Amino acid sequence: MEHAPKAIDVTNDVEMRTFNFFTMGIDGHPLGLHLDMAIPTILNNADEEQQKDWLPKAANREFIATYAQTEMGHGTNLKKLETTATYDPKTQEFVLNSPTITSTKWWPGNLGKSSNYAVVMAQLYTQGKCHGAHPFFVQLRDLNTHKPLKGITVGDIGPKFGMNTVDNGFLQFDHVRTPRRSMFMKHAKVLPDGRYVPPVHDKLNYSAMVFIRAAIVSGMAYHLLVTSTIAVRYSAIRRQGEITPGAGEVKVLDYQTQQHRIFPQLARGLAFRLSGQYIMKLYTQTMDDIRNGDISAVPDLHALSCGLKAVTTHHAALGLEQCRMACGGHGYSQASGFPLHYSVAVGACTYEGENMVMLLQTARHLMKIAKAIRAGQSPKSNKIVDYLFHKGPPKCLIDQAYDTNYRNVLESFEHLARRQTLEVYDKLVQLQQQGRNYEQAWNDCAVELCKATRAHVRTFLARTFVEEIDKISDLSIKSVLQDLLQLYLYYEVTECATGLLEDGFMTGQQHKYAKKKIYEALEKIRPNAVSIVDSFDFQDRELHSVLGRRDGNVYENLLKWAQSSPLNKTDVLPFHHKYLGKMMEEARQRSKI
Ligand SMILES: CCCCCCCCCC/C=C\C/C=C/C(=O)SCCNC(=O)CCNC(=O)[C@H](O)C(C)(C)COP(=O)(O)OP(=O)(O)OC[C@H]1O[C@@H](n2cnc3c(N)ncnc32)[C@H](O)[C@@H]1OP(=O)(O)O
Ligand SMILES: Cc1cc2nc3c(=O)[nH]c(=O)nc-3n(C[C@H](O)[C@H](O)[C@H](O)COP(=O)(O)OP(=O)(O)OC[C@H]3O[C@@H](n4cnc5c(N)ncnc54)[C@H](O)[C@@H]3O)c2cc1C
Repeated sequence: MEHAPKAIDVTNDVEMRTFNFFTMGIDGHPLGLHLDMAIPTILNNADEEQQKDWLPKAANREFIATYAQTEMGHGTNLKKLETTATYDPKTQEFVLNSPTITSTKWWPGNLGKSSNYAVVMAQLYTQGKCHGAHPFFVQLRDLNTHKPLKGITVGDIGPKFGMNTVDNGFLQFDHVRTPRRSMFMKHAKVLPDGRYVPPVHDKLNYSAMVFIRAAIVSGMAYHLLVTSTIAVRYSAIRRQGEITPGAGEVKVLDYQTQQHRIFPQLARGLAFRLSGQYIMKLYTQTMDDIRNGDISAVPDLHALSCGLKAVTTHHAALGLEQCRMACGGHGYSQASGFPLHYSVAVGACTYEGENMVMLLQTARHLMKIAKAIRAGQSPKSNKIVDYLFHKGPPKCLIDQAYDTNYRNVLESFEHLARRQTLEVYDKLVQLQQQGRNYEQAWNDCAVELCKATRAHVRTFLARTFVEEIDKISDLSIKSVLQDLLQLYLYYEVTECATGLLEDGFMTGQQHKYAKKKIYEALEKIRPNAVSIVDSFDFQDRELHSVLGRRDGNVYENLLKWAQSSPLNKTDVLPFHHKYLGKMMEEARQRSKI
């Protein structure tokens, strides 16, 4: 090819690759899973020899690989995946098989038509024993003809809620043989004679999922900032109705309700961006530690990535919908870009770990901490959870005259997370003392466990936002961002007010104070709103939106967009006379009778 693309940067510059991933093909592209699940799997799960063989080819795009884990019958419960990989010591090969219809791999992105390789998660059997789900690097299609290899049935799963430029696919194996060394062998191994060597931590095989969960946090920030940009810009040109009778129609952005709908999404987008940077640094550091034999940070990374992924995807889905609704009828048009952004972002509530399941994973971590607290143990030096061990003020102080660096607001979030965590732990213990087994007690506390995770993640997001804004030295930028921070914090206070009022920690008067601070922040943000979103410097092609155009020429371009529709290629559609025209003619004839 004349301008062959240079090899992908597969170093751990994950921050840039993540952002590229989420911006390159907003609704997905043929290399999406190759870039951000297959390559991280090779980086973190292939041994040196395998990396030498596979990584340069992957970086050079000599093949396209996807990540085939989910099956028609199982996505969440990996222990029950049915695809098998049975080791044959005679030939030193694994035999991959899909024993049931429900074992059909189902959903993997780019599997249907683009990929010729896949990371396949299969239950590993050797010497008659199952060792659980392990990843294998398997060729699916001939590199020249692109035809499926013998024993492989593969195709696209058909149209979906969105992301229909991604060929999510299905895959079945009929006793397909693959060399022993197609098993990723950095952590677990199967020796030529079939002996199984276990990994130092049995979840290291899951690192690619952890990467995407961490990346999704920035992905959600991206979606919220993009859609807030569209909504702010459109609201700044759309005039509808008067505030002062006779003074002329106002920009809808001048309505307080419009500001209350859009600006919190802007603030959350920033908060998620800052936490997204934190979690990606933690991921990179943890992967480096693992390479040096230190797995101590694995549980913290898992717990934080699960919680952040669940909370940010849920809030992004809600926030994108608010931005859409704030743009009236034109917000409902494909021309707005909202259907595209929403259908992609909301998928992240499901993929990479369904949100309820992710919240409960973080809750497992919190319950261990609650147990240590109840046992009187002292905190580990871990800023993410240390606050749970602290006492905190008995009453809310958010309306005190001076709240340096929002310490009183942060302590309110900490209070709620601490109370929720310890109360649900105590309930777990109580139910077991009443005779329920742990698993039943866990299920009977699951809703409250999820609330504990949300409160913990809210505390993390808020603290990170405060700390990062505090580091800014440019006072003019800092002042604008502090308005968004004020809005974010007091908006979150009102969002969790039930929990703060429930035990009398916060008073009704303080809740009113929080609302006052929200309205104050809305007023301060309004004059800077367009400049704030312009500063993100999104290109019009990224926004995919006539409403969000930087030049603000919405109406002319809306008409142009409509006129470009294939439906408008002719004034009278070919089928008109055959159906509607004929129907009306016959009706007129009948009415003459
Ligand atoms: C983003 C918007 C922009 C988009 C633009 C582009 C759009 C395209 C985007 C597409 C991107 C990606 C495509 C999607 C890919 C996928 O969906 S891949 C498949 C994802 N599937 C999952 O996430 C499965 C979810 N299930 C699980 O992860 C596990 O089953 C679960 C964690 C729920 C349970 O694990 P089990 O093995 O059953 O273990 P369990 O008994 O619960 O826990 C045991 C123990 O292990 C610890 N644990 C579990 N997982 C991990 C981990 N990953 N790392 C570290 N530790 C882990 C767990 O905490 C327990 O520890 P404990 O000490 O016993 O508590
Ligand atoms: C757009 C998109 C892209 C995807 N890309 C890929 C990919 O590239 N590779 C891949 O392998 N997979 C991919 N997936 C699959 C995705 O990972 C799974 O859909 C996801 O893990 C959920 O599994 P499931 O669909 O089987 O739902 P299930 O696990 O059947 O869960 C269904 C519902 O049951 C509830 N539930 C399930 N388990 C529990 C529990 N333990 N506790 C409480 N509630 C529970 C939840 O409400 C859940 O929504 C993709 C999915 C989508 C939508």
